[in-house]
Amino acid sequence: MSPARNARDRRDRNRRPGAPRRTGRPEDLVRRTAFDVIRAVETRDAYANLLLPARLHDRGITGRDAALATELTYGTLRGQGTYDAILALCSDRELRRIDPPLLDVLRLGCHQLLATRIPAHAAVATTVELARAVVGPGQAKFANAVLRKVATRDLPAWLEIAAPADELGRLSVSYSHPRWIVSALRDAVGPAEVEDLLAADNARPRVTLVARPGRAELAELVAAGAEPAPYSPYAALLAEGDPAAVPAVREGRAAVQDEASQLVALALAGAPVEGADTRWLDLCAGPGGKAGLLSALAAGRDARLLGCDVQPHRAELVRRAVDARAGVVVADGTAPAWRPGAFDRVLVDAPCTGLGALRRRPEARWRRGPQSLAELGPLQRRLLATALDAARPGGVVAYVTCSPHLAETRVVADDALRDRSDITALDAPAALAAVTAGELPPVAVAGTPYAQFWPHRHGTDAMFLALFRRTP
Ligand SMILES: C[S@@+](CC[C@H](N)C(=O)[O-])C[C@H]1O[C@@H](n2cnc3c(N)ncnc32)[C@H](O)[C@@H]1O
Repeated sequence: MSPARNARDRRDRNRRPGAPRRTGRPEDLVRRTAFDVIRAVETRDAYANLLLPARLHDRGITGRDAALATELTYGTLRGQGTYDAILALCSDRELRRIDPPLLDVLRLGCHQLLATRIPAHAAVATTVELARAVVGPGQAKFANAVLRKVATRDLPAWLEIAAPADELGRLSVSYSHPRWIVSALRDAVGPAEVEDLLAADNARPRVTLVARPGRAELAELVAAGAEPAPYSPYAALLAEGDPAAVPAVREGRAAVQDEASQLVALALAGAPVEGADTRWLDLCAGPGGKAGLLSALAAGRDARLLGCDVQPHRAELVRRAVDARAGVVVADGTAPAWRPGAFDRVLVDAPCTGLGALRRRPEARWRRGPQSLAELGPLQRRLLATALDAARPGGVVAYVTCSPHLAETRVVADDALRDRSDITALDAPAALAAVTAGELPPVAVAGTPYAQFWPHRHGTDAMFLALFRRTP
């Protein structure tokens, strides 16, 4: 054994387990940072999109190194299902018998080998080094053996071997989505488009900004390097860079907000109501994306938005997002303090599985199982019922989810229509067309009055919208 290796192994033995190795090579810190975030996502239920920027900042990682850390973190989390199927073929140990931190290191190695331009020898060497640092020299040998096998084929060749023959299994492994999600998405979008949808879920979305009306101009965002987005008159797309570098975003006059999220709020605000139109409610407002837009629109029309959220810290985020005239309360939306019929427009953006935002939250697909639908269903129905009660006769209610799953979209809306005689459904695609700047690709849910956005069709999150009017 070389003296250098001897000395390194001695250091390894003396080092506190888990402490970052300080080799002085920036790429080691980049990989270590990606690994730390991936571990935190798994062990602490952390959100990668919140934790990663904080770690990059703390560790002084910027520029190309920050871009690499982001690619490695998001790519590994996103590709986990594919990489596990490949690792299972390359390891003589069952995956469930591999130390979880080591398994994360191997996934990170797989991503570098199969989905980046990092040369194979560098990907293996740096990943083995990472394994040595986080799980010790013994395990590093195992990592080396596994990754050398992974390096013998490229991704398409591995998929030929690793993907099961049945269609659901093939899609699940090839596009790294759990089977139950593939099945649900296929039910919602149909077999002809499901593969495009799964591919779109794996593409990194551009950052979409909203210029809050009356507080910022679209032109300001364009001047800061964004380009106008195709559908929402208030949206601009940022090619790259930190949104916080845009002055209007820093000042809270603009914000990051998906375009479909903007459009469903605009459709609610644009639906015609007769008579008074001054009291608006956002029943599930945190963290305040739609409330920020609605309150700005309300202020321009002499109306006032009340934002409500059951979680105090999320209500606080709403407070920071809304116009000064808006009110914010911490309250359980299923047991409201306001009198029935108190509002002219009501939004219920219900808690849901979030299957419509897999592009932005790569880890979300591994976090929930199909049982979460059973937990969320009753809450979604109660919140929609409160929202409908809160609207006055003639008032409008939008039921929105960031999910296309039929059980939390169409079925919830259909149940409300079946159970109540005091509501009618409005034509949601027509309401969207009325507030859209450009030509919107089809959003209609066949045979229903509802609308569904899709990442592969619209380049947005998969947001669902049902619009109702209270009848006397
Ligand atoms: C999908 S998020 C809303 C997103 C928000 N409309 C936006 O655009 O930023 C759902 C929100 O509902 C809140 N929530 C969950 N149960 C609730 C309840 N019983 N009453 C009120 N809010 C609730 C959650 O805390 C969460 O902030």
